[in-house]
Amino acid sequence: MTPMTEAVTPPSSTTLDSLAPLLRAWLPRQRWFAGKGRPVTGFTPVAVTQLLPPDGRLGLYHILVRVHQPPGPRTGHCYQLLIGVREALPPRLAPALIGHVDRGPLAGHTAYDALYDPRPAEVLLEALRTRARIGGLVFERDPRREIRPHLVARLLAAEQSNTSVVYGDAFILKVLRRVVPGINPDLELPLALAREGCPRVPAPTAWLHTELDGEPHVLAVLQPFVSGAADGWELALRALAKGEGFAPEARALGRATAEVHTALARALPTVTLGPAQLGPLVQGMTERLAAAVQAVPALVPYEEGLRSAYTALGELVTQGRTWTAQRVHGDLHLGQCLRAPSGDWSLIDFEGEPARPPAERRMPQPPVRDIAGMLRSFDYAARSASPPAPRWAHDCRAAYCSGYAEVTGRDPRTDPVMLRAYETDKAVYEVVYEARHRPDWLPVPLSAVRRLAASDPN
Ligand SMILES: Nc1ncnc2c1ncn2[C@@H]1O[C@H](COP(=O)(O)OP(=O)(O)O)[C@@H](O)[C@H]1O
Ligand SMILES: O=P(O)(O)O[C@H]1O[C@H](CO)[C@@H](O[C@H]2O[C@H](CO)[C@@H](O)[C@H](O)[C@H]2O)[C@H](O)[C@H]1O
Repeated sequence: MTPMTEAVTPPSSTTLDSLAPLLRAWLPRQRWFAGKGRPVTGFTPVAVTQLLPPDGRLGLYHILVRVHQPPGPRTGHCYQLLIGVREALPPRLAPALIGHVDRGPLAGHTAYDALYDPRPAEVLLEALRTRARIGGLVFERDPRREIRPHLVARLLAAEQSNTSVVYGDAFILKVLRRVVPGINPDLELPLALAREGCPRVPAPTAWLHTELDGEPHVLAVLQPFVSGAADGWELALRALAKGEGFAPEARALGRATAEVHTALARALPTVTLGPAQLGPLVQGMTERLAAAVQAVPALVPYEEGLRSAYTALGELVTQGRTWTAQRVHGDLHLGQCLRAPSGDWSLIDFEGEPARPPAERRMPQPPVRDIAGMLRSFDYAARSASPPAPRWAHDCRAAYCSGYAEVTGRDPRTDPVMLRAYETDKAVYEVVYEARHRPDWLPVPLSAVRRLAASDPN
């Protein structure tokens, strides 16, 4: 492996300048790009680190860049890019093409998303393995965990909010795309769960971070790859296609969720939520609904019915009801659950909902929030089946809640008002998410919105 080389600090605006016109067109087309729908007006380099010098065959740059999109934040969101440059792009890398550079020091090269390319991806693993420091990039590894050298990289086909690379079916590296300051729950919570000995979450092996403006920023996390696993979403759709039930799996998922919640409550502080905290919680839900109605007019006829879920919760708060809050997953759905060939379930992706402010994602919350996420997911699967299978979702719901109660002694259905409020909040989030990212899917959460507005979870 070619050793890592020069780090370009302070940020090299020349490298970025030559790429800027290409990135302006390419970025908005990426699934992980959060600012869809608004034009990109400019870039500010935050850090440009050369990981491989362009030697004709291949050059590699790690780039942190602020992307300006008025009327977004003045400084723009910060994105992480791994940009490869080659004189000619081999056909196998065509899907990674960003464009042909016609100016600056990289003129004559083709720029592409380097995570599609095994060799640059292997450079990252090697840096983690050897705990390298390159410019401001800190490649950290848990010293108790080994990484074998020369594992072969492949990009994971399922492009989601971030980009993941699998190494020799042994590890998976999640490269975060939108980078935010502060402690990242996607590293924090799996580390806490590993300390608790919770087997339901793959323990982080290594991670990449940097410091910007005096604040830590997590850039990537490496964890063991659950080989041969199928995710809950695939399994649910498969069961639906065969006309089979999913209740035993739903029950196991309820147990797995409860085990994770129990371990998180042991590992990190829990708090009692009284009126001072619940008031803003209800207000947040109400405000998100108002913003969603503005963004997606199809919600207008249901606004009042949906709001009644939050009013009902507000009434319980006024009567003095309190809830225990703890750290939770924050964006739990079937796609975040992996079943190993052994039948054991793991939960992944503790980043929280990508659209929520980072500080909010790390706040203790009622655990029913995650449960609502999973119940929404059973409904998603059932509604996207042909024909839709509401009974299937109903059975999963019952089995999941029973599984959860077997471990914790608390059946989430005994807290119907909070559960409905969170299911409503999630369905509203999903409407906005689908409108933005997958408009064809919009009817799925909208069908739930119709039912939730009429106080009927099924
Ligand atoms: N430890 C793992 N073992 C096997 N596959 C995994 C693992 N972690 C993630 N994956 C796969 O990678 C996909 C994306 O991971 P995820 O953490 O959900 O990223 P994103 O934030 O981009 O959605 C998952 O849907 C799953 O298929
Ligand atoms: O996995 P991510 O963190 O990227 O989560 C986002 O994308 C999800 C879709 O991939 C989205 O989940 C919604 O669709 C799922 C089916 O594809 C369904 O199982 C979930 O219940 C539903 O919420 C998720 O909301 C979003 O944050």
